[in-house]
Amino acid sequence: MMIHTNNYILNIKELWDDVPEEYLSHKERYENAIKKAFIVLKVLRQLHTGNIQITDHRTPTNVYSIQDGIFRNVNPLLIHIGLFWSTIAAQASTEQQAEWLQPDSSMIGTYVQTELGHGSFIRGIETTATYDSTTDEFILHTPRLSAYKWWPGGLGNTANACLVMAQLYINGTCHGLHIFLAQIRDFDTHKPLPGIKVGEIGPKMGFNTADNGFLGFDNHRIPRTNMLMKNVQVLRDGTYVKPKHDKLTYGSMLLTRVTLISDLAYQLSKAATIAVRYSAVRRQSPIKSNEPERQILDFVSQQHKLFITIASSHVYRVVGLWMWNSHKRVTADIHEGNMGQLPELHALACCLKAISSRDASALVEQCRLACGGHGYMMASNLPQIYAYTTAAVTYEGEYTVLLLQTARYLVKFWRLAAEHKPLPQNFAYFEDYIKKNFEQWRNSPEGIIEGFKAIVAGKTKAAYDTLQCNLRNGREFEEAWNMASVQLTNASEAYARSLLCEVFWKETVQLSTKVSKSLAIVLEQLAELYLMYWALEKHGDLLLYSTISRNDIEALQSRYEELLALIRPNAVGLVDAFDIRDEVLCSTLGAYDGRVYERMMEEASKSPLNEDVVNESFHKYIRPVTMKNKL
Ligand SMILES: CC/C=C\C/C=C\C/C=C\C/C=C\C/C=C\C/C=C\CC/C=C/C(=O)SCCNC(=O)CCNC(=O)[C@H](O)C(C)(C)COP(=O)(O)OP(=O)(O)OC[C@H]1O[C@@H](n2cnc3c(N)ncnc32)[C@H](O)[C@@H]1OP(=O)(O)O
Ligand SMILES: Cc1cc2nc3c(=O)[nH]c(=O)nc-3n(C[C@H](O)[C@H](O)[C@H](O)COP(=O)(O)OP(=O)(O)OC[C@H]3O[C@@H](n4cnc5c(N)ncnc54)[C@H](O)[C@@H]3O)c2cc1C
Repeated sequence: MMIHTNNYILNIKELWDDVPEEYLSHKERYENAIKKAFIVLKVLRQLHTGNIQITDHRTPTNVYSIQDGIFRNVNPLLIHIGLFWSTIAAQASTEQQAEWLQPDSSMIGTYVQTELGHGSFIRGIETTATYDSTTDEFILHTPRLSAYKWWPGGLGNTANACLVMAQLYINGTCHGLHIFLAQIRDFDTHKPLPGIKVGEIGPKMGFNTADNGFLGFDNHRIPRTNMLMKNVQVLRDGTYVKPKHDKLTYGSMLLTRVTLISDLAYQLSKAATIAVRYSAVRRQSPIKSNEPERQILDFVSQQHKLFITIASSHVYRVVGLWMWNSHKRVTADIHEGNMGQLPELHALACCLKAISSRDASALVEQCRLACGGHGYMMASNLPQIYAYTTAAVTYEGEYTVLLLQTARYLVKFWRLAAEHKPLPQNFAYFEDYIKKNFEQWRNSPEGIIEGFKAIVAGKTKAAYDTLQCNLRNGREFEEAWNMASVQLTNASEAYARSLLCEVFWKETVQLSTKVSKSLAIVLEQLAELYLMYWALEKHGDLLLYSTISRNDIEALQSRYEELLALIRPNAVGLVDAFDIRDEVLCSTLGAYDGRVYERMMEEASKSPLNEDVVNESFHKYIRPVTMKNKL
């Protein structure tokens, strides 16, 4: 059968709710989501086996984006598809993949790493996998409460298998963290297997359809061949064959950090679409007293809140793709046994994941606030987008923890520069900074990019000097590092911003040569707006570390305001161009037809509190008090 994926899915009636899910209980929400998840999984499997074929492109990306509308929250199978499968594909041996990655497999899996006691510091993970050579098995064990796995999506009720991160012990020697496939529930009855204690962790700020769970093992045995063995092996006699790089086990985190940048671009495009369309419909107060009320999008302060969100969505789309391509390149190198580019990819992924998630959650919230009171309604969908987006600041590597990883990389290059040793080309500006080869400030995108590099150099130098000073004062390295950590994270943040500005500007200039003149103008305006916005936000840093002057800053401010005016006529067109269907956007404020007030009233009428003209609580509780002396 030939189908158009979106139309096909939109026509599956059971996927679309009559009652908005906010009115359901915690349990009902999960059950509703799981019903839909398995309808979607069936479609994906049919696509995979070729039983249905598609007439549109980019599937499963299409399915991935349309699921936002289906779930309004999170697909409980997100981790099964996004992390369980992809980790097996990346870290299991060819034989294991052939066995486990069957399209009709009974396994519904999840990725089980975090514990009650440890999330960021994964070397502290306490779950053990001890090799028993007499039976050729690993024994998975949870030694204490803090070692209980806690958080994995889909673990609470859905998964019957999981990839577990545990400390590998062979003959009393700990070989560190490794990944194991463990069945946890019976495939047929879905009852937990003996020695497994599993459940759901309860309501959260968002992700309420993801059934995040807890898991404990009581000496649970799995075959030796269930350790993921592409990069590292345990042989039958207990011989441990080391990986080529000891962080290859962390590969799934690296991949998800890279993927997330594009996902966050998509979340930003949804928030921008809602807030810009609403701002074009909403009129509130005239600008001149003798004129009619104006669209709130005409207020320059409103443009300041929203256009940066449109621009940022493009930044993260472009940079997400750039990182995806780097990841592909580095993975191919790793296959050839060359690990040389892995540290750089890790450092970039860490700071870009940290900053993209922080930007996205701040900007989604800014869009919500820009919609005034109506943005506070669940029916605007902005609260849900915020709750989803802000979680990304924490999961897959907490914000500060990741920035500190990138700081290690920056400090290494600063040390080389300080010791006048050769530097790679992309850090040549460290040497320029040390030699005080400062460029004359230019009020242009290229000038701003240079300015941001000066900030990176200046902040890395400041952090490095503090570190050295702490060391000279007799501190141990780790303690000295902790004492400098505020400055170290500042340096990483600046590094991420300079990368974002540089990659976005260069890619936009290149793209502009391939599109129509009129489109090129708008794309360059957006890119310039992004750079100007951040130059103004960071003008204090520019004053400290670059040759910018007060006059230059005033000129930047004027150009920024000019750009807002230039973008204004195209603002609605720009968000329409994100091409997000109403069924996916799920927003009374952001629908394409602009019927905001009609849709709000229609949604309000779905409230169960409007079912009865007089709610029974009036008779039970209100009337006995208010009418007490009058009856
Ligand atoms: C219907 C559906 C249809 C379709 C779906 C299709 C597609 C969907 C696909 C994808 C989905 C897209 C987006 C996802 C969207 C939403 C996600 C939803 C849910 C969220 C799921 C969340 C999951 C999780 O959170 S899993 C748990 C994550 N946990 C962490 O990230 C922990 C963070 N901590 C660490 O990573 C580490 O502890 C550490 C901080 C890195 C420190 O590690 P360690 O102590 O071991 O290291 P040291 O300090 O000793 O040494 C550091 C040393 O190692 C180098 N290093 C560290 N990590 C790496 C690495 N990964 N690679 C390379 N090198 C690494 C580091 O640079 C240091 O080197 P130097 O010593 O030289 O400095
Ligand atoms: C919605 C959601 C979904 C998730 N899904 C999964 C999943 O599917 N599978 C899974 O395994 N896990 C999952 N997680 C867990 C997630 O990966 C962790 O919560 C995350 O890695 C952060 O760890 P933590 O909670 O231990 O925070 P902590 O590390 O305890 O952080 C608390 C604070 O301490 C600070 N801090 C910690 N260490 C340092 C340090 N070295 N230096 C400076 N500051 C530090 C942090 O900056 C932060 O401010 C999920 C989490 C969420 C919220």
